[in-house]
Amino acid sequence: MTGARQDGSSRDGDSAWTVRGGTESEHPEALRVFTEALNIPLQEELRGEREHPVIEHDRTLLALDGDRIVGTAMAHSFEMTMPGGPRPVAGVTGVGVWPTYRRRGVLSALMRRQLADIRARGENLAALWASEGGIYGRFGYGVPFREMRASVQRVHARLRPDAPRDPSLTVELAEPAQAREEMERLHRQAVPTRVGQFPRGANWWSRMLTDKPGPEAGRTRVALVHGPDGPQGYALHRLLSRWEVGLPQGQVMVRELVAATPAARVALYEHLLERDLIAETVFQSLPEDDPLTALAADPRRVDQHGFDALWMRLVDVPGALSDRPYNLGVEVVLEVTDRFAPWNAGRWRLKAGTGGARVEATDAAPDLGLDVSHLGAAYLGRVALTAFVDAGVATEYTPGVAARLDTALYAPRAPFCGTDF
Ligand SMILES: CC(=O)SCCNC(=O)CCNC(=O)[C@H](O)C(C)(C)COP(=O)(O)OP(=O)(O)OC[C@H]1O[C@@H](n2cnc3c(N)ncnc32)[C@H](O)[C@@H]1OP(=O)(O)O
Repeated sequence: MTGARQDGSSRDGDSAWTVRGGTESEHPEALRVFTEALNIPLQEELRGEREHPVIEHDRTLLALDGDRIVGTAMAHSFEMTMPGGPRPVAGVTGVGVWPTYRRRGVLSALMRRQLADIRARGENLAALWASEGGIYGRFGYGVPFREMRASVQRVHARLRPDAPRDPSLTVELAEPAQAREEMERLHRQAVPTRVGQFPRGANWWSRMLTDKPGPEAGRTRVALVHGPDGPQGYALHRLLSRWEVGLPQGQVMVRELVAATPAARVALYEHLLERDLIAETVFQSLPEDDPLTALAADPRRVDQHGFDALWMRLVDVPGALSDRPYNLGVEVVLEVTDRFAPWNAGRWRLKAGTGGARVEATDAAPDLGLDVSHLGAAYLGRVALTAFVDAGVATEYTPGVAARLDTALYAPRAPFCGTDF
């Protein structure tokens, strides 16, 4: 158990680590610990934070050994599209433990404290991008969807003849600064259309559009689709030039593609796939059900690799489960285990229907026993609880109950985040 003290610090169970909130003046040292843990350059991070600050200092947690900072965990206050609409979500970030202190419970102490703080702020959900897949399951996070890296070789870069094409659309190239206002507008419009996205503030945009120094990093540019009523989509991308034995082997690296209509999307795809001197177009991150495959003349030639993007966690199980829509009526008693947020552990009766949901504590016999990380995975409606039952890590006491809950939670459109934080 975590014992809170009067100064706001806490000590984690039997461990020696004190965890307390950080201050702005401690931030450079916290960043030094974090960047050393991540093996990334401190100066670049400091410069980014100075020029386009996104850190909320009142959400920084420090783990201490005496006076020394040995671990960090931070969080952003996002308004993220969730099933049911925009919801407050803690965007966990900045997690690092000084390399000589690893595997001694520092992160465990930080996670316990952070979850309690998130709950105290009234946020039912937390999300993060994980540096490694083996870290966060034990802390109650699950993988609710995957994003796709898709690449298409130039020689196979053809869309179907019946792909929607609109001759009134034109594609123009622009510098990011010129196109920024239009990109911000189009992105704001796109945010509600897919679960997992959040509107970017000005500093998030500035960070995203700042080119990192590096020998191969081509300049970021924008392809903008113009229609009679103004821009209808954009693709943020870079061009990497390469030649091998006299043959052009360039790559188009697409960071983000946003289109307001199917025809605008097709115009962007065709522009990106058909650039001269290019051997390959790489879409670095697309939704799992992105239309690219449906539009490709030969879908097998779209080489796709899925990766886990956002991990989700129910910080408050009754709060989160009662604050989302359901496709059909379902009544189920869940027996939840949660090592790091003990207020979630126990039995919860979920009574949900198309008109709303209620969740209350109960002593009734459970229908389904599972870990809170399974609920995090299933919450966005794309990962089936049935799969965890099949795997033998969740227990179905009432036959068929997992499938019924899966149907109630199902979302037809794949979530997407697209903004790594
Ligand atoms: C949202 C983000 O910011 S993602 C960035 C995460 N940070 C990094 O990847 C930076 C490099 N790594 C680190 O700083 C540290 O190794 C951390 C933060 C991943 C782990 O910190 P530690 O203090 O070592 O974790 P802690 O000692 O509390 O470990 C708790 C448990 O997790 C396990 N664990 C910790 N890290 C990992 C890992 N990378 N892979 C698999 N298991 C892990 C431990 O073995 C331990 O298991 P146990 O409960 O069975 O004993």
